[in-house]
Amino acid sequence: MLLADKTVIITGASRGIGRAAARECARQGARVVIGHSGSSQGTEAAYSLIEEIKAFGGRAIEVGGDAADPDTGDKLVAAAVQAFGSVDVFVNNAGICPFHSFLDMPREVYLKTVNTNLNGAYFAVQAAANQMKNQGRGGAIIAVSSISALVGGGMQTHYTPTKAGLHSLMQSCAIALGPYGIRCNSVLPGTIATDINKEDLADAEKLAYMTSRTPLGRLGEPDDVAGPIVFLASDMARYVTGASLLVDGGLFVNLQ
Ligand SMILES: NC(=O)C1=CN([C@@H]2O[C@H](COP(=O)(O)OP(=O)(O)OC[C@H]3O[C@@H](n4cnc5c(N)ncnc54)[C@H](O)[C@@H]3O)[C@@H](O)[C@H]2O)C=CC1
Ligand SMILES: C[C@H](O)[C@@H]1OC(=O)[C@H](O)[C@@H]1O
Repeated sequence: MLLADKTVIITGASRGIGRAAARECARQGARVVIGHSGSSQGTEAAYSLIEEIKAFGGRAIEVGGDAADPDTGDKLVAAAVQAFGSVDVFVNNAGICPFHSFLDMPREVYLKTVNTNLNGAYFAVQAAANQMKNQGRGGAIIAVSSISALVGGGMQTHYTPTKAGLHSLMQSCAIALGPYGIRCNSVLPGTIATDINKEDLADAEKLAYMTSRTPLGRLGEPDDVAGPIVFLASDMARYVTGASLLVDGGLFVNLQ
């Protein structure tokens, strides 16, 4: 098992990519902290994931908290230490993408997106890194960034900068935290069918277009991203830091 004896915190783990990653980390032997929004839906989904994980002999707890709140990272770390005694891996995954045009972008939509995807993440990464530093045995931090860190989206002018920001945060943290043996990397998913894009991809033409642009011939599924996250979390990636891994079925390189 790739993550035996490691404690992994994953934000936004009640559904989608975070849920798949949490399940796979537990399958690989990790004790998992399921971060979720704290809504009744999120709490219910987190408990159902705990049951799934328990069913195959894994261990998990849930912690509710708004990813935009700078205190949520501290809360997640404290819960992990109380339940499992350590934090070895932190996966920053929670995010939103309310598609909207640029010229009339409401300030509150812009600010909510940046606070949820990037500002809260900064402080959560800081909280996890301080715990790992104090433990004195290194660790791994992974940001779920996006192919959108590298390319734009006309309806995502508030979103793509947050994903570029996370990508850049991992690069800078790789330098800041390397001396403590803490590795920092990002995964850059392409188009993965989840709730975040359900409405957008309900447009049959858009769905067909995105699928046709993907060399592997299909959109991604949350489980497609879980493996790369586990790899970067594991000691198999012990000399990998400051890196980013596209998980996009070839979408990015498909110019023509
Ligand atoms: N689905 C896709 O095509 C891609 C997704 N991503 C990123 O992957 C991450 C996960 O998204 P998906 O699984 O696709 O979507 P999703 O909508 O299924 O999952 C998002 C998760 O974030 C949580 N979340 C949202 N706002 C929150 C808040 N304020 N506080 C706490 N939790 C909050 C949700 O509860 C949910 O668990 C996001 O950061 C997204 O930007 C990146 C590239 C592509
Ligand atoms: C939500 C979008 O479908 C998705 O999010 C990303 O980060 C990808 O670039 C896609 O645009």
